[in-house]
Amino acid sequence: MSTVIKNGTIVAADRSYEADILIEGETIAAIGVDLKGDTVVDAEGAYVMPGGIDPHTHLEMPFMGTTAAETWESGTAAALSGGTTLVVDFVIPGEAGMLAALDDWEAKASRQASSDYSFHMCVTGWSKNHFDEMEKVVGKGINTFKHFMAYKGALMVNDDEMFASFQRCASLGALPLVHAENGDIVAALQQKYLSEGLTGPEGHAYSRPPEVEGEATNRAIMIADAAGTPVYIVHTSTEQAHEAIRRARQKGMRVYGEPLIQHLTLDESEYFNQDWDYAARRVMSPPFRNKAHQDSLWAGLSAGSLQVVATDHCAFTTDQKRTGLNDFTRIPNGTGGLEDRMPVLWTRGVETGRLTPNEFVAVTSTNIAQILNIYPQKGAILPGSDADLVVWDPKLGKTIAAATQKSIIDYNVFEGVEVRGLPRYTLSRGELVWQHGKNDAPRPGRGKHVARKPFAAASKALSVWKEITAPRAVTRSAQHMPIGV
Ligand SMILES: NC(=O)NCCC(=O)O
Ligand SMILES: [Zn+2]
Ligand SMILES: [Zn+2]
Repeated sequence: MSTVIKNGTIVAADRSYEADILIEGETIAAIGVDLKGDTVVDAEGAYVMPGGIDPHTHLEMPFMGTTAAETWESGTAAALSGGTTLVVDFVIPGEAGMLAALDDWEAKASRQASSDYSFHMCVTGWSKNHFDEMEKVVGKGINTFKHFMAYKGALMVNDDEMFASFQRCASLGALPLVHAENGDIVAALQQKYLSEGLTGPEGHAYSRPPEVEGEATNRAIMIADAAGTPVYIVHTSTEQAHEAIRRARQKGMRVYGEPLIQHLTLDESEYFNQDWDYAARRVMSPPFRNKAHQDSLWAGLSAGSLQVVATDHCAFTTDQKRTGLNDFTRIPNGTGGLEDRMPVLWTRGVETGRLTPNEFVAVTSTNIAQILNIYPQKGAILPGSDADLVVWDPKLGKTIAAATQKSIIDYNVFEGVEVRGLPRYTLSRGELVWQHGKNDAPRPGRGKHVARKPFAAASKALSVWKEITAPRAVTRSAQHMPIGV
């Protein structure tokens, strides 16, 4: 059974060109002119792009005394409807450790996912068991480990733990990821504002000023450098954090930065809304920032100092948010965006000229696949690549509304935003899984786990360089030593 996508313009990260795409089974068989297949997908007037990859989601994540309400079933269906064909979700180990948690995540995902999925593992403490388990986790196809510098008393790790874990990552060919906020300062500021009677959602933003993110980002980068590993900073939201990343990259360090679609387009004024529910629904860490920070993030994407746009989709219902009615520190942290990342980025990025269509593909798919070591299986339109493709129609539009979304959450932080540019069709491993106007049902159980091999090149390059430049004892002959001391 073959499919041919005809009459479209292929938009890859490096170029745009007109050609047909022939799909046989789950992969791309050929790219060329006048290709024939059993089924024809019409891409007239549309762009054909690699399916989006969201490198940062938390589906059904147990967090802050509750569980994120977006399920694997609803979340991955929402992703496909917005052109995202692969989600990479964070496994949070409990008492039973990393491998047991991975089994839990795999069970939930394999039963429910309509799209493909992959995992990052979180390191939330440090012991011989962590050290040992990390190798087994890498053996199961996970090459990224996330560290939280915030959430004191819960997920947070200290510098010594992070340094040990980063060294372990380096020796395993894995990439450390970091949630970079100074957790000690956040905890102190939270107590200060609460004690002053400032209990509303705006307190969340006040207790996480840009400097706490800038400081932690810089510290994480320095620790990574000392450990001899590249590092990936998740949800980069400020100029201070971006500056630290830029500076490090200029020095030759392999540091990656990931802005979220929320931080690029929504600002801190949301927390000052009169309606408590409205403001609380937007509580996430880091919080939304001002326009100057947004400009910095957009500039980073076009200049290449920031590489990736994600969502950090961690969606709680309004009822769940109300846990923090009298105490903003108890509002579950997280917002949604899986369904809207690509259309909002296209509208606010490409339609405004901030990004080219090729840059759009780079930051939503190709760069992510390269950084996560799954290129060109994912993130590419090449013979042999998985046929994860989006036929993107720049003329289709809609107004984002919770009432019509695929997500099961009772609100949408992008409510009322008018987008132009939507998937006409989404294909996942050759299968047509979304057609505009048809409201395709989820297909739980069709999504497959995407295993990711350890990194060879960057780790080897860094370890060779570290060895060449390692501190060495100076060998001194007797005649250069003090006598009689
Ligand atoms: N970002 C957020 O507020 N919630 C999800 C957990 C995290 O990534 O920090
Ligand atoms: Zn985080
Ligand atoms: Zn997150």
